Amino acid sequence: MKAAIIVFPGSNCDRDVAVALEASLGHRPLMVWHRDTDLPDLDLIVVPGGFSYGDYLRCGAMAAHSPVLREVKARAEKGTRVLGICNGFQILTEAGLLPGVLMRNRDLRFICRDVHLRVETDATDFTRQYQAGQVVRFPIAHAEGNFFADAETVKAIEGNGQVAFRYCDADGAVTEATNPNGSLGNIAGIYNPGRTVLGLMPHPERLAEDLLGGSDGKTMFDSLVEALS
Ligand SMILES: NC(=O)CC[C@H](N)C(=O)O
Repeated sequence: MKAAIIVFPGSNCDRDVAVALEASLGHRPLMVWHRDTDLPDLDLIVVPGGFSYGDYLRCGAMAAHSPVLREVKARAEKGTRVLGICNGFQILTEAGLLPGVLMRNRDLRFICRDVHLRVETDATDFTRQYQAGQVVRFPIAHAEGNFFADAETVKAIEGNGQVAFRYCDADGAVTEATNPNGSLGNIAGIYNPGRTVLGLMPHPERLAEDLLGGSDGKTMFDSLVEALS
């Protein structure tokens, strides 16, 4: 599997993803600076978390118009798998690669803690080594993770099976009490209709080895390597 990680001024999870991906892949992924538009042949592009261009205007708004994003969009349209984590998810929605928006958290605070997530489907390249309904633990660290979309879009997302993860409790129950940021339907991550693009607010790369306190995130990288190698 040939993988690249996009690096913006202000990205701060790019190296974490590189380490997590390398552990599953066996070699270091390519790091691509935001000005580069000449991408090699790739199976996976990761848009990592952080604060691209200082998150000025709105999280992800400027990165969505960066030179490299034009190329990421073109590759996504051809079917290259794209994974956007946290700020990466915000960038993908701003770029129109995923529906909806990420608004400020319900309580207007930055939230940094572990959450439980329910894996909604295992029929994707990102989740094939999980089981549908499985509860996993990933960290969140964001100020703008409150997923919102108009009623018609939500209906389409739900109807097409585009919900990837929902915030839940340790037993998988999805309630208002398990919703950290006010997201509609407790949505923590979504796919495009073809399930070739995934955006999620929680960070799989931050719990990708037992030394870090958990390895639920590693399964996502293992799934991708298995699917795309
Ligand atoms: N960890 C991140 O990627 C943070 C994303 C964004 N800067 C926010 O605070 O919402």
